[in-house]
Amino acid sequence: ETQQIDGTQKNIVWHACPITKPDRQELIKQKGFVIWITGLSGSGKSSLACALSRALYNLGKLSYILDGDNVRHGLNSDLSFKAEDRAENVRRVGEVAKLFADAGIICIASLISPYRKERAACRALLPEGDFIEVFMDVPLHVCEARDPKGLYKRARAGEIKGFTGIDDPYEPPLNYEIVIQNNKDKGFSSSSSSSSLPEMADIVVSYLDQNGYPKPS
Ligand SMILES: Nc1ncnc2c1ncn2[C@@H]1O[C@H](COP(=O)(O)OS(=O)(=O)O)[C@@H](OP(=O)(O)O)[C@H]1O
Ligand SMILES: Nc1ncnc2c1ncn2[C@@H]1O[C@H](COP(=O)(O)OP(=O)(O)O)[C@@H](O)[C@H]1O
Repeated sequence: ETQQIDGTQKNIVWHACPITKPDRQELIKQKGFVIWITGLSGSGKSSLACALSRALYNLGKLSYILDGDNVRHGLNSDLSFKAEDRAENVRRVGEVAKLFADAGIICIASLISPYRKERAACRALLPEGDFIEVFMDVPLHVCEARDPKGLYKRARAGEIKGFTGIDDPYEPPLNYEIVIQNNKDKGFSSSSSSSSLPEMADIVVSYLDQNGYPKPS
C-alpha cells in the first residue's frame, strides 16, 4: 500500500527558496492552478484538454496537459489498472499538477480518476479555489458507441478485465465546479444537453473568466 512520507520520520526538512509562487506568477503574468477533468473513457477528456489548452494559448496563457494515457507511457508506466494502481496514478498526477501550479502554470489533468477519495485528496493538496473539477457527464452508452480505440468492445468480449464502467467502478463527482454534458455519439453538433468541442472549451473559459481566472493573484 502507498504510504505518505512523513518528513519527520524520514529525517527530511522542507527547504524554502526566496523566489516563491507569487514571484513566478508575477513574472509570467498569470496564475497557476489545476483544472482536473474526470470521466469515463471516451467521454471527451483529452479532446477538451487539447481544446482548452489551445483556447488558453490564444489568450496568452501557458498551460500544460497531464493526460492519463500519456503519463502512463512514462512517469506512471509501472502502474496497472487495478484499484491500488489507479489510486497511485491519480496521487502522482495530483502531486505533479500541484508542482505545475506552483510553477505558475495552468495544469490541465485529464484522466479517468474513477474514485472520489483520490480526487478529493488531490483537491486537498491545493489552496481553496485552485482545483477546478470538470465532470464529463457522458452516459456510458454514448462512450461505448464512440469507442474510438475499440476498448469497450474488447472489454465486453472479456479480453480486457476491469474496464471502467463495464466491470470496474466510476464514482461520479458530487462536488464539481463544472459539468460538461454530452449525449451524442457521433459528430460535434450541439443541443441543450450536448456540447460541441469548441463549446466544451468555451464553458471552461467562461467559468475561469467569471471567477477571476486566469489572472495573476
Ligand atoms: N481497464 C481499463 N480501464 C479504463 N481505461 C483503460 C483500461 N485499460 C486501458 N485503458 C486505457 O487507459 C486510459 C485511462 O487511463 P487513466 O490513467 O486515465 O485511468 S485511471 O485514472 O488510472 O483510472 C483510457 O484512456 P481514455 O479513453 O483516454 O480515458 C483507456 O484508453
Ligand atoms: N463534444 C463532443 N461531441 C462528440 N464527440 C466527441 C466530443 N468530444 C469528444 N468526442 C469524440 O469522442 C471520442 C473520445 O474522445 P476523447 O477526447 O479521446 O475522450 P477520453 O479522453 O475521455 O477518452 C473521440 O472520438 C472524440 O472525437
